[in-house]
Amino acid sequence: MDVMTAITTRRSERVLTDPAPSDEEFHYLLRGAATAPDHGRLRPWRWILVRGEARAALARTLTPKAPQAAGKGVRGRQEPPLRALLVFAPLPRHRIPDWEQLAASCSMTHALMMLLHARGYGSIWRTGRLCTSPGLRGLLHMADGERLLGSLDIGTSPKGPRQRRPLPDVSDRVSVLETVTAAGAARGLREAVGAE
Ligand SMILES: Cc1cc2nc3c(=O)[nH]c(=O)nc-3n(C[C@H](O)[C@H](O)[C@H](O)COP(=O)(O)O)c2cc1C
Repeated sequence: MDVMTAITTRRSERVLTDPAPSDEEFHYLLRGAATAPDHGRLRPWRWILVRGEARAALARTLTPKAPQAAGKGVRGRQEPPLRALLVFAPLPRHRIPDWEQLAASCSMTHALMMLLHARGYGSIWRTGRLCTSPGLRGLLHMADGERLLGSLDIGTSPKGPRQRRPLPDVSDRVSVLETVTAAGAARGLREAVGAE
């Protein structure tokens, strides 16, 4: 599969069943994903893998009052076999600003989704209440300064990958800087310094 095909056939899969990658396979794929652009090679993130019964503990923490059916999570949804929780752990007061560390973490996550897709697994990045629940911070023993960016839910789409609609035209999101003449550049400089 060429890279364009791989990228354009990946979908966020909302129904996920077994199989999901084993811990070993997840580690293997993460080694690949960790090669995503990362200014300073800081790897300011960590993953917490949640499977089996531990998924119920997660769901209970998120919705303590809701009755929980076996294998069901929030709003009675079927739990995916693997929930990989993404913890952003930026290095504080580092020369690489926080936003660049966040950008590196998101790049790594997209690379991981692509690698999962290439192996036939489906995934979806879920956020919402996961990211704001104080109870979950406690359950996961998150340190001050760490931030939960959500869950990458992983498994297999029972009907295969969902079809993608034709790709929208995004050319209006691109502009070209016109050639700057020497006179124009000088005028811009005068305006920038407030000269007459
Ligand atoms: C940071 C982030 C958070 C997301 N959170 C959710 C979510 O909470 N619930 C959800 O259904 N989808 C979530 N998604 C998935 C998007 O809804 C999905 O990528 C979008 O609808 C495009 O669909 P596609 O990935 O199949 O192209 C999230 C995606 C990203 C990047």
